[in-house]
Amino acid sequence: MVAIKFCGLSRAEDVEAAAAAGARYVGFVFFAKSPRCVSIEQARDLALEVPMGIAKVGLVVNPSDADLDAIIAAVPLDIIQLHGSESPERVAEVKARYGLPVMKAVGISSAEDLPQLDAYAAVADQILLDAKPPKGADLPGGNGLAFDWRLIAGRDWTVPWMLAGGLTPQNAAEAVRMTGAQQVDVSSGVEGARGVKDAGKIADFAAALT
Ligand SMILES: O=C(O)c1ccccc1NCC(=O)[C@H](O)[C@H](O)COP(=O)(O)O
Repeated sequence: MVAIKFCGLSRAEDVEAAAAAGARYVGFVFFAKSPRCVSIEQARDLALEVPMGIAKVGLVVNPSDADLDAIIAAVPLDIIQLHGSESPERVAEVKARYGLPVMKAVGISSAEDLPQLDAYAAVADQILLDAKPPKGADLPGGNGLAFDWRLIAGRDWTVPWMLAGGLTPQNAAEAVRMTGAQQVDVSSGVEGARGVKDAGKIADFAAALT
């Protein structure tokens, strides 16, 4: 069974839809430029709605310790997702400082992007393989773009990994078939409008993988 992370949830009904669809993870985005950005207070309220057994992931981009201190103190997170240009050293530092598992997102657009995955796998608890954002994009993730899945066909890493980028109810099964991913992450592909999740698409996405 493929584990699904629904990312960028911002309303209680999104959490409910993700849980009903069998989510293994839900993600809350703390990045001001994102249409999915939630405040610390919103995230705390949403996190309290998440049923047991679903991991609550806090997504941050090049956060300072002060940013993380404020989030971790208020929101009962299970995993920190680093989605910026954090170095492997910074990943290790965040993991040690907070004692929480860290998932490091890495942008992929060509074979040259693959070697760094090993360096991150050596320090992170999980790695997330996402499409590299186009030059000048406002967001480092959540752009609804896929990378060439053939780049990672048959590959594996020393820690659990998650496939992300441009997944939809229509292409998710094919993506899993081509890459062998056991875990997937989706945001734009289950939205009715930019930044607004659609319960029907969330259900369709999960159904496509069962
Ligand atoms: O989703 C965002 O708005 C976002 C903002 C800043 C950094 C990362 C962001 N999303 C990262 C995710 O985990 C997405 O789920 C992943 O990039 C896949 O997104 P999509 O292609 O839209 O499914």
